[in-house]
Amino acid sequence: MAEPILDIQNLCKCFGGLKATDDVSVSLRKGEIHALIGPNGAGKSTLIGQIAGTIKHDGGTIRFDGQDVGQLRVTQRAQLGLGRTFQVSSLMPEFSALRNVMLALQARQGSSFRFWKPVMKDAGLRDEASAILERMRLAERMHITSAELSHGERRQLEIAIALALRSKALLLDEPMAGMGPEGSKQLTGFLDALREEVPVLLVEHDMDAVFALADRISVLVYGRVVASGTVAEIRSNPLVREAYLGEAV
Ligand SMILES: Nc1ncnc2c1ncn2[C@@H]1O[C@H](COP(=O)(O)OP(=O)(O)OP(=O)(O)O)[C@@H](O)[C@H]1O
Repeated sequence: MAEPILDIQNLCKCFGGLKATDDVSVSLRKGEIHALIGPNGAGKSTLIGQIAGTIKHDGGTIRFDGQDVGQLRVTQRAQLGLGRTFQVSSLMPEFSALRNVMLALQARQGSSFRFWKPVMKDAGLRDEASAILERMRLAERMHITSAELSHGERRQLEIAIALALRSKALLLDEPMAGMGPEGSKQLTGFLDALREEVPVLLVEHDMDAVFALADRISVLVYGRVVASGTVAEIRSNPLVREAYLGEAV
């Protein structure tokens, strides 16, 4: 089996006396969606934060694309291709969808030598950004500011930006949050189609989405991975049903 693109071993994080991440080992392989589920406060966002680099881990290792990235800053990890979208959107609200994606493309290419060229006048960037937006079904909305996009469209735009940055893996923290059933279904379709290009570590409470998308699921409870397996294995695990899934199965 190929080496995972992301390999977390024995990760630990305490907040005072609270073990928010307790000896967690998880991996993400190319071409897969690995879902992290668990009750509120289980440590899912804390784990994602440590992988992205916004939260410093106390122990363990974080390897990405064959490299130990545990001591690298957020931006350095992002430059290596570790993409993240946030529970709270990080888009530039006053800029159009097109400009947001063009800025991401420019950032990827390194902006220093093109600093004096206005981004919107760069035809090459514009064509590439348009193609990405078309893929994310946002072509007709590309001139709308991201503040005016619907909630679901903003999520699509965040993924478009991750594609523009050529992310090699994506950390998605509750992408379905705040979406209606139609929006969730649509985003599920987008992520499904993307998995071969960008593997995803997905934190999500929407079990329909998780069961539809996940190649593997890991269940966190009180900072520990209590079970890991395929959708069928997790659905039929009595411990998981009792601890978390309840009526969802
Ligand atoms: N900065 C912090 N300082 C102290 N405690 C924190 C901090 N961040 C998180 N925690 C605690 O760590 C635990 C894990 O929180 P975390 O937000 O990672 O859980 P979660 O599984 O993502 O929850 P949810 O599903 O509600 O988003 C919780 O008990 C939380 O209160």
